[in-house]
Amino acid sequence: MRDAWAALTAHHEAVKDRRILDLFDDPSRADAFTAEADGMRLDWSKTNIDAEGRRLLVALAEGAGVADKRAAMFSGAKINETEGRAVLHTALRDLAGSVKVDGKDVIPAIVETLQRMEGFARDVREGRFTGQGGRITDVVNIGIGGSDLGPAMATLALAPYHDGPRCHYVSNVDGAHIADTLKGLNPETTLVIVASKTFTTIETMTNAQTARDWMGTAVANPAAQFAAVSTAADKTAAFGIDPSRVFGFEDWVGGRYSMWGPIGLALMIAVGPDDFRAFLAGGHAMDTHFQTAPFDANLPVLLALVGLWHNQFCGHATRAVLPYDQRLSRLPAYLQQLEMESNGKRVAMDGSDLPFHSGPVVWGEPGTNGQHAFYQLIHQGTRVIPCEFLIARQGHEAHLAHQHVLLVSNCLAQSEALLRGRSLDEARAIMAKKGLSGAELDRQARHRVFPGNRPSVTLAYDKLTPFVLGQIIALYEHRVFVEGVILGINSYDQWGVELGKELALALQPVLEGRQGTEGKDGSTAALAAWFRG
Ligand SMILES: O=P(O)(O)OC[C@H]1O[C@H](O)[C@H](O)[C@@H](O)[C@@H]1O
Repeated sequence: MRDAWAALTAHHEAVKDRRILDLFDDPSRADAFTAEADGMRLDWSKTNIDAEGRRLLVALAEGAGVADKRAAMFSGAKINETEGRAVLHTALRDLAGSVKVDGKDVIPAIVETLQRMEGFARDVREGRFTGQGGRITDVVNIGIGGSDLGPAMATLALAPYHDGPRCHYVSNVDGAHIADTLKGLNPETTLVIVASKTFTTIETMTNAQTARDWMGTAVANPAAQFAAVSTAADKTAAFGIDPSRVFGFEDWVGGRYSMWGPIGLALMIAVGPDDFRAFLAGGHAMDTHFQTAPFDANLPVLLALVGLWHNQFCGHATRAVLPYDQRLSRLPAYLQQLEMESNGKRVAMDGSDLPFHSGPVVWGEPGTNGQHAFYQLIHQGTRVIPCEFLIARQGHEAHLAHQHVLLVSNCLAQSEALLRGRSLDEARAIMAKKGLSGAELDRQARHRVFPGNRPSVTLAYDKLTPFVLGQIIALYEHRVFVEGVILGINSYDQWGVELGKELALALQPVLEGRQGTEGKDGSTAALAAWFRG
């Protein structure tokens, strides 16, 4: 592993000044650096990775034991060592499989819960489960982090399949979020789902209480219009939610990996059980590909290796996720949790300091919107930002096919522009045509130079169906896994979120004036005093 790392560092040093465009002198470049899995295509040819780089990166993955760790994860071994837990979100979509944790096959319980969810979702969608004022018109999912971002992102992504009641997602403890959401809803026909793995998260429990109070002003039995999704059955009972509307899961499903199970209930009610199963099938297809394809044709492995190449070897600290798919507008936010909470660590699994940087900053917005906002910096700023484009061959709006052509041409044009750039000579020729000359021509031309040679990958698929969405999400999950294994970190804990939570709890009595600011730093004390007025 150390040898592979050193070899890659040397290789990067040797090729770093080369133009990526020159690699296309080889006419087989695009084919050789495109991989495919069940109709999903990953073009990673617009990177500065050549055949030797690919060989070394694959050797890095092999040396890091990715294959063994992958087998361990899928088999139910407790690879989340700091929490002593298995990592088995893949079991949620392996409905015909068999996976044991502590000697017990977990699949039968997964299938049973899925069927209960389906029964409930059908009852809501078909009007057998009603509110106290009639058929359910609106579902409000209260959850945060992994109990919000996945289903919220997917509900938007699958809008063309949404034929159930309206779905709303409330996450922020800022009262504005729940107030704005509930405004205009009828409590008599609203179902509230409290989604929390732990059922202790302060934002979720506070919003759940607010929703119950709101409902209590209009209906005799507010708890009857609540459902819960959690690993903590005792706490859902204490909140007063009938066990028939509680859908449980196990601690081996991490919050940010949980949308495939009960946390996906609101999504299932929105699109229906059949489309939810198609989503699971897409995820499972990617699992099978990940487990069986050779590393140099394995989408999650390749995406991870490209990520490591850019972050750890080229030193690019961020990566932009740019879906040319308006319905994936929440994908970057979803991936921020998936990737940054998983791989934003500073110590290795054994507690030693990491000798290199961990995961990159992930950010992005859908195209073409981003083009009119931050692409300026991507094209001409001084930092290089590797870009990840996502594009469907087909939209759902057949009557707007001409708009889809525009969308695709913009997506392809951006990666082309990043690759190719525009030289000073080309810029000078443009300025000369406009009639400029001398020093003014030079000055104006320099502003119009694009350095190019900026790397990107393109993930291309036929159409954003439930199956394809499942493939995309599972692809990114496994990418995180592979990067984490190679970095030697635990991708499945999140201790970094704890300190802020503890300090917020301690500050509450200070802000309420029940406690003084002793022991606080000067800035925090002054801000607390400002708040108290
Ligand atoms: O589902 P919950 O237990 O309410 O947790 C919600 C979220 O909060 C935590 O702080 C974690 O950082 C997230 O990983 C988690 O998804």
